[in-house]
Amino acid sequence: MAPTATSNGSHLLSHIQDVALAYPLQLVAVFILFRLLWNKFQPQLVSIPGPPLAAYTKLWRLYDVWKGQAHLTAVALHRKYGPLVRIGPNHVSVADPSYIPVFYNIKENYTKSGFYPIQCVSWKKQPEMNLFSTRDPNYHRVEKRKVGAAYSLPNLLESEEAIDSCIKLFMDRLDEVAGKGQPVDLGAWLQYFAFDVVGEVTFASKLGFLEQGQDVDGMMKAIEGMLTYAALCGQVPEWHKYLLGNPAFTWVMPAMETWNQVLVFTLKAINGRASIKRDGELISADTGGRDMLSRWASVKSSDPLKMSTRDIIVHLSTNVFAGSDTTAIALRAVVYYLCKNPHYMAKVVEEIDSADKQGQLSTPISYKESTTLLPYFNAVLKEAMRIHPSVGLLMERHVPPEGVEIQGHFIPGGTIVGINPWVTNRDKSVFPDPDEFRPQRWLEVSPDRLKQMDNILELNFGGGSRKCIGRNISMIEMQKVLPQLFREYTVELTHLDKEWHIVNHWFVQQEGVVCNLRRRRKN
Ligand code: HEM
Repeated sequence: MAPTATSNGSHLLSHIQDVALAYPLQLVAVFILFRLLWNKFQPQLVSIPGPPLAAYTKLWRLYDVWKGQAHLTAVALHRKYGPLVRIGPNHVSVADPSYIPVFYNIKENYTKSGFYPIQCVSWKKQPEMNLFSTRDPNYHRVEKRKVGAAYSLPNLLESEEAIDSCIKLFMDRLDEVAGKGQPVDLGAWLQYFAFDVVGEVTFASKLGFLEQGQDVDGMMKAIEGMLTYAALCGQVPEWHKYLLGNPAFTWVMPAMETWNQVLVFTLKAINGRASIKRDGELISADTGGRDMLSRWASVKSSDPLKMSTRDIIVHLSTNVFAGSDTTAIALRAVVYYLCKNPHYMAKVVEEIDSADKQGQLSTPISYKESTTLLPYFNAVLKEAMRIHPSVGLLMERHVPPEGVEIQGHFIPGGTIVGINPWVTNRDKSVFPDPDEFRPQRWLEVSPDRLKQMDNILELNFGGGSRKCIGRNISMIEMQKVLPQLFREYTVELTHLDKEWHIVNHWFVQQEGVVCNLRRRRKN
């Protein structure tokens, strides 16, 4: 009798089982090999150039990020391979700035990748997405509508006096430490300043960084740990559920629950101004101030459906996480590049002194004075942010289902694409001699070219509807504190010949901005 299809099938199955039992390791090896080849030879991505290993496995990127210099790798790869580089089985890095408004648009059809949601806090044992971490465009729209107004320039300028109080304290503290005649870790002090400014605009209180002259409650260290985790696990986000995303992991190693250190710190700052009941409900808060806690508590008390306690806590904690490192990086870049180029420092000081002599500057310098009277300083600020953007990895987005044509290549829906500002800010066709720090490039171009340069530089803050909501906070504080610093102090690197140390774990942190400070004028 001829064998039936069913008996053939069961024979084959039992044969495979036999082989699997006899050669388990070989079978796994075949499976891995098949997977690697499948990754590499995806028909629509195979023709995109890139480092040979990267197309086979995500581990290439994980290793690159782990080394902490992925921003330099990205620049080098695009110089070698051109505007499109395949940096992972499903990842394409794009250098062409004309795709900035395509990927980062206001429709949000290029949604954020799995890199982002692993960067959220948990509240009442639930992961809670904030504006930065959510991938859901609808949730993002709803949440942004609740809080967006508090970050507008006019509303923030109502807190200018609060920022002035931070500048005053910053200068007083520098007087104390510089008065000892010792070198000052100005890089650290700039971060203390940035933290206290976030405290003022968020909670109407300084967070104690300048006062104590140190990392309060280990917050800077905790954020550094979070960023390192995000940078590494973000390359393989599917591992998150086995790592910090797994509740069992943080029971075994509570010290690893770093995300929640930010939440605890936020609750402490809120409790200085408001009361939170045992069940976590915000019951009373001073609602008269211009800071975000007051503004949002006031909305909540008039209409609890518009703003919940959860909303307030989640959005306030995002400020603590996202607001200080990013700004401190830009502040350090200005100080470092000016110290390394004393002739540019002299021009900045000359501009400030000349405005000062004409009685045009308040103490501290106001935002309006800085933005209208100090064009050379503003060119320096832009140039420092161009040459050293605060974020240094790809800002990843999923291509929508219909796919996209880039530089003659069709990239299918679902592929992860993105642009790294380190790459576009060094585009030779827009910024000649891109590796050189040359502030005057912002002053000697036509209005059209300047607009193009400004648009590219803005990618430092992301783009479209997911653009940095805290941009204005940073710009106000940077435009005020830096000219005030150079007005009051002669700033020089203690070791002029030494390079700073840079590590890119999502944010491109620097160490080694240690300076000698000499007072130029009395307080
Ligand atoms: C120089 C300073 C800063 C830089 C360079 C910077 C950079 C960025 C970038 C690049 C993004 C978009 C990330 C992406 O799409 O992948 C972003 C988003 C964000 N930033 Fe900033 N940031 C800065 C300061 C701040 C400050 C001071 C705050 C708050 C106090 C803040 C809060 C946020 C939030 C909440 C988002 C998410 C916005 C959304 O998706 O709607 N940032 N930032």
